[in-house]
Amino acid sequence: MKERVLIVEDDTMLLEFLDENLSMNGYDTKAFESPVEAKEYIDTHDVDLVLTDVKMDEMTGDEILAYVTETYPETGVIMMTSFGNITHAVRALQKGAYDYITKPFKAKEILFRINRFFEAGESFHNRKKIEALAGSKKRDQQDESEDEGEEGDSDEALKQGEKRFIGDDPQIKKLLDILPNIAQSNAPVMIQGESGTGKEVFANLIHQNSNRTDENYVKINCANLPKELVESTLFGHVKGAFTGAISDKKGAFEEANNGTILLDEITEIDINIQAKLLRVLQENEFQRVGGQKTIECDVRVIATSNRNIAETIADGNFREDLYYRLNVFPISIPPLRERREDIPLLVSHFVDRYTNQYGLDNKEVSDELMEFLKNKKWHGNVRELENKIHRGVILSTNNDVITLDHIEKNMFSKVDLEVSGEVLSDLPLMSIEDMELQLIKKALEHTEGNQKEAAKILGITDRTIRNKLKKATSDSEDEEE
Ligand SMILES: Nc1ncnc2c1ncn2[C@@H]1O[C@H](COP(=O)(O)OP(=O)(O)OP(=O)(O)O)[C@@H](O)[C@H]1O
Repeated sequence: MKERVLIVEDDTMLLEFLDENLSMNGYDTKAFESPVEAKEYIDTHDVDLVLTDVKMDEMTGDEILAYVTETYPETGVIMMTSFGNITHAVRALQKGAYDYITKPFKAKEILFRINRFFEAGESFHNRKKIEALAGSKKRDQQDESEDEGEEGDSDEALKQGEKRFIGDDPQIKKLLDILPNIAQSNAPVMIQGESGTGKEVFANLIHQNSNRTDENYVKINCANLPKELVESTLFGHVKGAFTGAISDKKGAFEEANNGTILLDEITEIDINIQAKLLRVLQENEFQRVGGQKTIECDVRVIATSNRNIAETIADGNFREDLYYRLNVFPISIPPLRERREDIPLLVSHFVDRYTNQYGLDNKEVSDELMEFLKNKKWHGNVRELENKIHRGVILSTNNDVITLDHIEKNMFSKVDLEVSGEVLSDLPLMSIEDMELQLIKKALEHTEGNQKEAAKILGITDRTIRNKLKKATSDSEDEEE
């Protein structure tokens, strides 16, 4: 029987995209624009997994999550959150969501999460059981701490994570030594390092240790922003500046006034907008999109990048003058494979964090697993290590020791593919050619067989369509022989 996935999303385009993609990948899907109708459907049909948007008018994704986890604990929930709302996403996990994904996302990313849910199968239900048990323990602890006027332990754990930068490596120690000086200055900071090395954690520490800590801290992920929205997101707009600008709106720089702004993946900002950014850094002023008035601001800028900046400048995609302006405190965070001696420290930190989060007794890591972790390539850096330990804690349900088996059985059931440094785990077993063919067929269905129209939709030539169809037919004939 096919696995049943219900999708709730009020953006019709995204809803259709998910519906088609998931059914193409073998899931039995049901798609709803209206969360209320989705809820009615859940009450009358069996559903294995709910994929829900967070922000909807009739009912929020959080309400759906609460309803499903209460009423149908066997059903999993994956939340689709908007960018920059990581705290909300973590809360959703604590409230029983199986996973979350940040928009915008690629088909392979959502498929990876859905496949992982179904592969985890029993482990997910075990985790639910742990959480039910932990819930009472946690509530007891929370009651105690509330009596003492403290915050609940899950919030505390969250903050702890953000307040510490684990590492004993000489390069990390050096960074931590200069952190107070950097934090106390008002100068811009540029943090470089591969994805998952902890750039955002370090940026958070700078803000938290600065004298702006009680002011706003606005985080913008420049890579996730649609190109046409970058300028107005950063600088705001006036009513009528463009279609959809129905009222005046403040941008991130105004929101962050007197505080700090984090520009994650700064090299992704369009070169034309970089000039405006340079002006803010030099003169502390800017204009809203479509506006005449000059607005003054006092904002500390922290930027991050996981690209090779010299190459980006040489390619003409990043302004050299902006780079020098930002690079007052150049910080470079080493990849995990260059500081392997920190792995045991990080492992123990994450085991503590997640056993605490689920209210479990502490666990150890087997020697074999530790050896494996110490020798892995870690293209995903600390983030990848953290995810593996998080899963290990959950999947070693009744054990005091997390073993390689706990992690391997559930995490590496299919091969990890390493493509130009990126690890693509558990991809659906479909080749790119098959994927293309499915898309072509879909487009042809849509255009009732008109190849020219289908080619237009796909942005390829009709000749390419014909070639691909011809190749597919001859391949399948070869197979039959
Ligand atoms: N030194 C560290 N100590 C504790 N946790 C860390 C450390 N470095 C990274 N992490 C954890 O690893 C994860 C990834 O870190 P972070 O988001 O800061 O990486 P990043 O370099 O900003 O990644 P990206 O470039 O993909 O945005 C987070 O969950 C963070 O808590």
